[in-house]
Amino acid sequence: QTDQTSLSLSLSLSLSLSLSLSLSLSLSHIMNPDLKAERAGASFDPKALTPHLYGGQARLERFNAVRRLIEEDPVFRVDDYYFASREERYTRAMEKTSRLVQLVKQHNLSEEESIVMRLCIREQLPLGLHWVMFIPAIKGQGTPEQQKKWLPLAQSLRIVGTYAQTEMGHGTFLRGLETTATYDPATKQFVLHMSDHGPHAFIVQIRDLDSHKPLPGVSVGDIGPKLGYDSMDNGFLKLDHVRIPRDQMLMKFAQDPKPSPVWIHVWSPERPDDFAQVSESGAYTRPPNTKLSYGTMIYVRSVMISDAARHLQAATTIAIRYGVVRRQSLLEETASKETQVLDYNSSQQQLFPLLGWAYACHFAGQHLIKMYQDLQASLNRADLSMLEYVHGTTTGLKALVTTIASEGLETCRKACGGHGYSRFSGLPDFYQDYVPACTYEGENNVMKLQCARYLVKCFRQAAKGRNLAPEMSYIGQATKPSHTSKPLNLDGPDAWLHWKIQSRVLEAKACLSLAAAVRELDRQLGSTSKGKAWNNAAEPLSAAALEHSQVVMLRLLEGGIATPSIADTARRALESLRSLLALKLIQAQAPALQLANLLSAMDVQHLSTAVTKLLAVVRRDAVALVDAFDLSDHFLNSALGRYDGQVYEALYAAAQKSTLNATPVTRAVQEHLQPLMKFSRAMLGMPKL
Ligand SMILES: CCC/C=C/C(=O)SCCNC(=O)CCNC(=O)[C@H](O)C(C)(C)COP(=O)([O-])OP(=O)([O-])OC[C@H]1O[C@@H](n2cnc3c(N)ncnc32)[C@H](O)[C@@H]1OP(=O)([O-])[O-]
Ligand SMILES: Cc1cc2nc3c(=O)[nH]c(=O)nc-3n(C[C@H](O)[C@H](O)[C@H](O)COP(=O)(O)OP(=O)(O)OC[C@H]3O[C@@H](n4cnc5c(N)ncnc54)[C@H](O)[C@@H]3O)c2cc1C
Repeated sequence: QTDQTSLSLSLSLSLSLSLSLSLSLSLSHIMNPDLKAERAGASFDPKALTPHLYGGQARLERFNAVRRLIEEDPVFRVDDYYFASREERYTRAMEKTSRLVQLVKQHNLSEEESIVMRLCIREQLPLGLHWVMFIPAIKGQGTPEQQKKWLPLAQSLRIVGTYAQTEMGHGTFLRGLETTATYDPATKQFVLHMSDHGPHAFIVQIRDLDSHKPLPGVSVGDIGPKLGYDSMDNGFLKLDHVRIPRDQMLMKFAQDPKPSPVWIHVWSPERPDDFAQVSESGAYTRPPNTKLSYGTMIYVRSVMISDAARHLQAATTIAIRYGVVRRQSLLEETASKETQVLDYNSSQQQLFPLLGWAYACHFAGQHLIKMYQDLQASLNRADLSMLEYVHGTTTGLKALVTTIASEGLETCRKACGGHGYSRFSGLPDFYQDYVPACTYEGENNVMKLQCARYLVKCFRQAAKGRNLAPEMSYIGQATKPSHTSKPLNLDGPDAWLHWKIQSRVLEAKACLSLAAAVRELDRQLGSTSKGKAWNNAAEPLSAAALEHSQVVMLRLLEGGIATPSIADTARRALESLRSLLALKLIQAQAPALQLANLLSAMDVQHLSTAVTKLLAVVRRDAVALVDAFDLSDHFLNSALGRYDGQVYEALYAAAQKSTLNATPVTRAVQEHLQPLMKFSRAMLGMPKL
């Protein structure tokens, strides 16, 4: 972030504005009768599931208390959101950031509570990168001394930072980065302008602490308008022989195999708190794994799974609530009322699997954050054994869930028909701000191939009879000949409802894909170079990565549902949702599974019957399942997704705020259309109406 303007408190501005037309404020206090009936007819009480999703009753209450601080504070109002220019959005976002920090201090909130606060704000904050990448980079990549120096400065906002890695010419190919850091032993400084040692992280001051103006040699600015992210000043940065002290290279993982007295710090497993790097005399020491400097990206990819969950939760909440309020057409000519659009099979087929993904991403997100913490702990013990597994898993999941979430947001928008196209539905803005997740932190095609690289390695190890990590051991099946397989021959549709059957088939399909990808890769390797072979086999390799990632996600969903603290009624509803998601994934692969003799024609018929039954089961609880996410009207900022279902009133009230409605006749009409019409009438005569 270029952080172009200095922080300012515009409390007077915010207090003087009227709040009366916020989409989040109740317009009528009357619950839409259809929505009311859905809630009365659900098989479980969402209020019993919500605490489980928030980590228990005490944490939910804390979350709500923090949420109230945001939603009751006028600075965070959302009524101006859809009408603001880019500059106004950016300025308001900075105002919100500043107020957020004040509130954290005023209420003495913990780090976790301040993260919750950021989650409650319906805006991308310009300082987001400071919290999500700059601070984690110092924590993950800095030596203890560097952390001691920089973390307090960053955490207290005496300095704000960003993560400037991508260049105009290189984003994916990190080894191709052209910015260089040359160490000058005479001055004990790095000159940022060549280094042949691969990517490394440096802390570079780019602005003056007082004036906030760029320092000599630094050119910095905003990159201009984007598809979304209006509130963010994503920036460009040019460094022309900028000098920084030697200890501003983040050097936690550089290891000196032969410690020498001139090194300031020497890292070794026996002395894990000491680190070596570029010595004062300029000698360079390689880290034990050159990819350790990519750790911040692993961290962000892990947290992105929870971000996908929140976006899918928001989108499905809007589309499902609207789907029961909106009535359109007659399913049967004799019907007394038009059909609720959520009763159309096509709506259910699209929306309910997305609801399943919203839950899957929720549970997977919690798991991945824990996985990253375990990785950090093992790296701190100089144990690199988890790195490959975590990289392989996070790249695949990042590619899978960001694709599902961004496509899902668009599906939800379309499921809301014409009103979904209105920004007041909330969906266009969620989409615009979410979709770059398919690109940042590793473009998804590239991430799938990284995951495939790991899978092929696992496959080759399994083929040699070596043991794999328990989570990967199912891949052993992929190395066995498939012509011996027998179809499932299930005895009826209900047999499809068992998790064991679902996971067995999903794993079998992922193994089929991986085996096919390896066959194609080996065929290519027989006739061309390694690089070209991987390139030519990209499609089956990517498919294998996605199917493996689906297996991982479904397992994590099942693991989340199986937690004892969930009430039985809610668990049953979630199990049906998981079954529906798993069966829809299997159904999409049914021809390949039949061809491989894993499913019989009757198995496929039973599968279809089971899906139809499950759609009806999930339909009953669809509203309760989205209510359980407990997303506030303030956060959704959606005329269609309101808790009370008063969608038409909200749409109408919001439209009144359009600047084009400020006068009965717009300036554009007065200045351009009226003279044109006047001229036509003068030439052709006044029409008789
Ligand atoms: C809020 C968000 C805002 C946005 C912020 C941003 O976008 S910030 C910008 C975000 N930018 C991006 O996300 C950029 C995306 N690009 C990248 O992450 C990397 O450059 C790359 C992974 C695409 C290739 O890297 P490369 O050409 O250097 O490597 P290679 O392909 O030659 O593989 C060599 C070996 O290394 C392994 N390995 C690779 N990475 C890791 C890792 N992290 N850990 C462990 N291992 C890793 C790999 O598996 C392979 O192992 P094998 O098979 O030899 O045993
Ligand atoms: C909103 C947003 C915020 C961002 N924030 C930051 C930030 O804070 N800090 C930062 O450093 N960066 C940031 N980025 C940059 C982002 O990380 C890169 O855009 C991303 O890593 C992709 O790199 P690229 O743009 O060079 O795409 P390219 O690599 O040029 O990709 C173009 C196409 O080539 C394909 N391709 C490239 N290499 C391969 C390959 N090896 N195999 C197969 N296909 C390939 C890709 O699939 C893609 O289709 C941000 C990007 C966005 C959109």
